Amino acid sequence: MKTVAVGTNNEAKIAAVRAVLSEKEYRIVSLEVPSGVSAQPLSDEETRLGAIGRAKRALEATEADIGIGLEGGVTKIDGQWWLCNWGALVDRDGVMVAAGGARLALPPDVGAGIEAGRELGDVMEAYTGRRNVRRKEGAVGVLTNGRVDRSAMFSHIVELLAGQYEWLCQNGSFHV
Ligand SMILES: O=P(O)(O)OP(=O)(O)OP(=O)(O)OC[C@H]1O[C@@H](n2cnc3c(O)ncnc32)[C@H](O)[C@@H]1O
Repeated sequence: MKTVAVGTNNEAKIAAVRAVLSEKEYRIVSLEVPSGVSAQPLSDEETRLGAIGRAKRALEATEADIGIGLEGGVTKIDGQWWLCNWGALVDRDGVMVAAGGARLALPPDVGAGIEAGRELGDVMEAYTGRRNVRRKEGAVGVLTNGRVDRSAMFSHIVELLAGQYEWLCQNGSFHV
């Protein structure tokens, strides 16, 4: 059985990995690791790098076969802030796959909070009056009226990672 180390203590992210990788095939462990990027990534590039950093550090810090990193951030498109999310998977042979997830425009008030240098999680708490949005439904859950919560959104990214990894293992690898 392969062990997968997920570089986070965030329940929404861990639940996403558990939803996709069957416990019959994988032992899943989780641990807090630094992303290597700022607490609030402000671009797709930085968010993707954060996901890769978490995946690599989760692998380094454990005896796991596979490391997974999931990172949430924001990115500016045409003057407006959008939610963006990235994931990365690395193994001990140096194979790496990455995938981006859903994008949503943030309301102007939320964008103003980001512009003022605040973290999205804190801005969302103030915006909704709810606590721990980042560990529960996430900005995506709030803004989709509960239809797609943070865990479901990250599950899609984990499916993209697992599927690409399987394909590469069967067909030969390339490095992203
Ligand atoms: O415990 P970790 O894994 O660090 O989880 P996190 O939610 O604190 O950290 P991320 O790196 O995923 O997200 C970076 C920042 O953006 C915030 N964030 C990202 N996506 C969010 C979402 O969907 N809802 C609320 N906050 C979000 C989050 O609170 C952080 O301040």
